Amino acid sequence: MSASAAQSAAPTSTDQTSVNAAVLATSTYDASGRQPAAAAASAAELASTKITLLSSLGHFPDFPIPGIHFIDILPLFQDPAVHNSLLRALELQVLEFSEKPDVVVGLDARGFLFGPSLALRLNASFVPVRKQGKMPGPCVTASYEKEYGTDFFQMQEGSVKPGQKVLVVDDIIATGGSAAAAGKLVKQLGGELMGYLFILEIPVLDGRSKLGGVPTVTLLETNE
Ligand SMILES: O=P(O)(O)OC[C@H]1O[C@H](OP(=O)(O)OP(=O)(O)O)[C@H](O)[C@@H]1O
Ligand SMILES: Nc1ncnc2[nH]cnc12
Repeated sequence: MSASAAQSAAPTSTDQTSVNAAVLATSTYDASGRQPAAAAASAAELASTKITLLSSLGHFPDFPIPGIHFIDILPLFQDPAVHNSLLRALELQVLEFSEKPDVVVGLDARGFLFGPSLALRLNASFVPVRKQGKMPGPCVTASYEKEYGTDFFQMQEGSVKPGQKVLVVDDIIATGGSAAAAGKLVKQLGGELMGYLFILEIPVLDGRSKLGGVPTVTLLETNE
């Protein structure tokens, strides 16, 4: 299934497990159309990885301001085995897009925790989007609103070349404001925004609606 198809079907975590099974098995269905054991085993491994990842997340009510239920992804990086599973699972999720990225763009700051490692696995460049005032030289700037405040993002001019296929990655899509601003900057630099990839989605906040129909894939979801 292409990422755009996956998006229009608005898959749940469980649906995405089947999507991944389908992706893994695309070229390996047998004559009767049954899924071979190896692909089924990979799908089962991915499903079990998702359970491990979900159970590793931290939950903090009323942080950073009252009324926000903050989900902490930092524990995913404390155990090397969990960290490795996360990167493997993200690499598999990239197969849902119909093309391979030339550039992985990661968002300040939590997109920097896994964006470069994922880019290396994909043999793609890594380029940061940073909060305003952190990078030298000419930059393009976009303002945005997120779940708990307003901010400004920047990218260095020339960091993405016109026509390069760009995958924007971040830890969490909540309201979608941060991701939408990053996509706007990529397009301003002439990049072809091929998709968004997130570790975690909070579907109740409907962040996808801000992403203009760009193919969007998330590994995990929670409505807490
Ligand atoms: O979908 P949204 O409502 O825009 O929220 C999601 C963004 O909020 C968090 O970043 P934050 O700005 O808190 O920065 P940090 O990574 O530096 O903590 C998170 O890492 C996403 O980038
Ligand atoms: N609820 C949340 N938890 C963690 N990071 C976030 N970024 C935006 N909303 C968030």
